[in-house]
Amino acid sequence: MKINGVPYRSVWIDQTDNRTVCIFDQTKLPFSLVTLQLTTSAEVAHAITSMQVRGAPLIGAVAAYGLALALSKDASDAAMEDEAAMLAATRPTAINLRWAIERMLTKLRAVAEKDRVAVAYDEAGHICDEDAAQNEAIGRHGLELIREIAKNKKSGEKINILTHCNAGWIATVDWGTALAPIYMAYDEGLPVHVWVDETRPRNQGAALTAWELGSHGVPHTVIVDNAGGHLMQHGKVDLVIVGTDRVTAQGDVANKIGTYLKALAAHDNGIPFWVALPSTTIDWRVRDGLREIPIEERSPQEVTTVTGETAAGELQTVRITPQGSNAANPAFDVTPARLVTGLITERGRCTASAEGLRKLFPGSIS
Ligand SMILES: CSC[C@@H](O)[C@@H](O)C(=O)COP(=O)(O)O
Repeated sequence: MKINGVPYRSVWIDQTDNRTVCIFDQTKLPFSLVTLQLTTSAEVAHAITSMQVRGAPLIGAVAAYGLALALSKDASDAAMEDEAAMLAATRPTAINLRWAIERMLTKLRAVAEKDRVAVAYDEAGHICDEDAAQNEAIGRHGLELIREIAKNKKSGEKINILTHCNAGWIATVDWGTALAPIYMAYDEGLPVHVWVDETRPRNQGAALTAWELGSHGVPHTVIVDNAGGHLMQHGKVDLVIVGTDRVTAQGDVANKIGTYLKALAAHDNGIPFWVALPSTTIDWRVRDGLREIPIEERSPQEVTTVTGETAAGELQTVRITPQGSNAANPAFDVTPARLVTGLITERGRCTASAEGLRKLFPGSIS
């Protein structure tokens, strides 16, 4: 996608040394666009845990490059396995992370030590290219859905889409998942308007989705997380599209905390609730999302504080709760398949069910 007319991806390799991994520091957005240069696997791990990079597909891609950086220091079998395990453990819920590391290891275990660095950069590059292509395809399939909704509207009438968290291009290598169809709809002149859930505690909606949509010119309105149900009751939402960190083989969906409540409200109001994902987000090994998907618990400090920019342009974190109050911070929840209207994948749309997934990805369910 473009920033001020210049095309960017969310991760790239520095052309001057063909080694350094470059990312945008997402903890600084929307206030400033800062590029970080990562030169060690420890820096990559820190970038993932501190959420300088985030979003399931992107952390997988960046971790893959992290392994390449690790191998450029020590390409032995033992170091490779240790570093891979270290990177895979940085965040527990997004399956793309484990998927990317396993794919790298499968490739690299078959390669002589001396060739590993080159092969690792190459494979990580393929992971990035494939992610960008898959998300573009998701965009095309999701666009059809938005066109169908547009057909039932009067000419020029707004199509109101609600989204939660950030599943845009900076959560992936390019395009995004939930936002890809919205970008394409906007680009072809459909009158889309996006309700952006702020997504406490880290405000990925208010900070990142709003920044992305605004940079592209897509009309949007930031709302507090609790407003969605009210808007749905009053006919102000036509469609919900969210991303996901892990979809089970029977179609349960783990996504940013609060997604489940939006799905319940959408269900109660008869509003379509779609989940956009590349197939790398499907965990074919698990079926029951509630019992089998590990939910990341993050620091209570993310709940007891908020961070924003002062009038002087400095980032400031302030406390918003009494000193003695406890806080809990589960970062994801699971929406059962029965509340999901359908899945938008790179191969097309399907129901959120083992049957639906099997039709699109024959042979994948064990
Ligand atoms: C295409 S990104 C899909 C998901 O990773 C996204 O919806 C999400 O929940 C991101 O959570 P985050 O904690 O910001 O990494």
